[in-house]
Amino acid sequence: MKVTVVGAGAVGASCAEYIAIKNFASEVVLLDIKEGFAEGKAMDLMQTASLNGFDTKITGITNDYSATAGSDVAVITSGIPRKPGMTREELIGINAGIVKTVATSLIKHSPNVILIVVSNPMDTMTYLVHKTTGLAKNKIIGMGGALDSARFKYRLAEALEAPISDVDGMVIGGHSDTGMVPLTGHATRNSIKVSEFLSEERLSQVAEDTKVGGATLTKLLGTSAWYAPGAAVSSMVQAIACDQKKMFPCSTYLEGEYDLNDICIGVPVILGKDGIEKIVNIPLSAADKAKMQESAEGVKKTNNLLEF
Ligand SMILES: NC(=O)C1=CN([C@@H]2O[C@H](COP(=O)(O)OP(=O)(O)OC[C@H]3O[C@@H](n4cnc5c(N)ncnc54)[C@H](O)[C@@H]3O)[C@@H](O)[C@H]2O)C=CC1
Ligand SMILES: O=C([O-])CC(=O)C(=O)O
Repeated sequence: MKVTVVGAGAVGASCAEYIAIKNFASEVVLLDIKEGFAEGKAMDLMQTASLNGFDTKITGITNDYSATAGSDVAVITSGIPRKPGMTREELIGINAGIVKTVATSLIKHSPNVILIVVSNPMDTMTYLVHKTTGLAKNKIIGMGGALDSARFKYRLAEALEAPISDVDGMVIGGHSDTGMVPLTGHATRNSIKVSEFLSEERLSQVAEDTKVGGATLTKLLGTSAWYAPGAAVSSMVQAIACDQKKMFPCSTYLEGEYDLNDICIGVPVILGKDGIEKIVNIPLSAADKAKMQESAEGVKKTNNLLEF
């Protein structure tokens, strides 16, 4: 299994590190446009191999896509992150051009690649890749929901004063400060609905904290987060590499599912060797359905800013 990660910055390097530590890929190629940067990150990471006990070979390359040829999976993290006070949507002007060029170059050298889009605004960048590359829709996957769900579980565990391993929950919808739909009505502690333990008010606080998870970290860090994003991507790559048939909420192109059309937005999917192997339809409450429609309107507004 050969994996390419484009963008050797905070998220790209974290993603490469987690993939290596999980030890399921033979090769990870890190590519960046900044001269020598990916080579440096790759060398530094390789010098952790004997300490962290992995055999994955990590190489770095400056903007030469021939080194990525034959990749099974490629992750796009290239582009700029937001600064405190910004929305993800404000990144579209710079990131759209970068994502389009990077996706085209990756596919040219790896026509069978499965692409995972991370750069923000992620749902719109995933849609851009769908509209401009001709790659099959099961091979274009946006990462947002896996991260947002991990943050939801963190907030649920905090509210429940429970270990995170006791908690399950999922976030669907757009990967934005206002568009996420944490499924509080489905969340459980050891298969018991969390609403048995938490008041409605506490539960809606958990949902609000989850939605602004990225903004909260951006304010604290001065740039956006990387550990949990890198871990989320690595879990998705592993599900594909190991054909795990694992369920993650991912941004995918919808054609009628969830009553939505011509949009990439987060819904539960099954990830396996073919990428998105199935879109899972789950029953939503009327309130969650309405939130999903509103979230989709927000994503479409950003999509309308794209110039193809
Ligand atoms: N979908 C999600 O859940 C998340 C998305 N993000 C997004 O991921 C992106 C990356 O974030 P960070 O890693 O923190 O930023 P960063 O600035 O640390 O790294 C970005 C890297 O991309 C490189 N780059 C820029 N243009 C390039 C090009 N044309 N080809 C190759 N490399 C290029 C830069 O040189 C830089 O090293 C941002 O857009 C951020 O908003 C970040 C966290 C979570
Ligand atoms: O908040 C950001 O801009 C980066 C991101 O998407 C996240 O961490 O969820």
